[in-house]
Amino acid sequence: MQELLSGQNLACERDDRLLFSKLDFKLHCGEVLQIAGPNGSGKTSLLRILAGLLPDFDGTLFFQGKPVQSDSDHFRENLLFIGHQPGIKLNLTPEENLRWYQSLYHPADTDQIYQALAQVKLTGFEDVPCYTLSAGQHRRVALARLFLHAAPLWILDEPFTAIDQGGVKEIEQLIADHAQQGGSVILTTHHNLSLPVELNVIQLGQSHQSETEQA
Ligand SMILES: Nc1ncnc2c1ncn2[C@@H]1O[C@H](COP(=O)(O)OP(=O)(O)OP(=O)(O)O)[C@@H](O)[C@H]1O
Repeated sequence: MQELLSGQNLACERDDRLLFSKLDFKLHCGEVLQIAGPNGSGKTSLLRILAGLLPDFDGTLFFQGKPVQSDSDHFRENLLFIGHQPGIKLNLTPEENLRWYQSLYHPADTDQIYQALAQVKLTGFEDVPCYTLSAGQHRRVALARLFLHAAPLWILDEPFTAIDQGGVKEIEQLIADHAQQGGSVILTTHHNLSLPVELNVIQLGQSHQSETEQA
């Protein structure tokens, strides 16, 4: 399988504390990679580095074999990042939030947005302000982006936060489907993943060194 994203000799220090160092990994098309570790071990920091959102690190990232900086626009177009916070505007409706998001990549399409909201079980909530929705529904609005931008690389920080059991199973299936169709997923979660595809793990928080292993 083709290599999608890799990191060489990655290291990150925050507040004079070394979170990880000498971190090497390779992510191929069709693979799922979990960043695991206790609270404060650097999972979100690493995800933000991988998504190009945290520039303060050492080491090199490669996308499709080329340094990410050599074509950062191409990298961003091929990436879908959903952060720890849902990243939605509470004064806007789910439809308006997704219309703004979709128009970053191509003209917004109301039918597609309604279908995406139906996929995350938000039919009937399309046009109410997001401040009237629950925490789990906020997360679902964020996750609806997965249906609106066909990026091969998904980077998801705690995608199951506030999601009910049925929703967790559906998101796991979505992740597995994406991998089986040749996409790749990097995620953090404190939830025990149950995926019908191979899961690789980077374990952080072990004497400042990190390793990739197979779950
Ligand atoms: N914006 C920031 N500025 C300075 N230090 C930060 C910032 N965000 C996080 N840190 C520090 O970096 C360390 C790692 O934080 P990070 O959020 O990456 O951990 P995590 O493994 O994702 O934790 P959790 O499981 O609690 O979400 C923490 O000690 C934290 O204090």
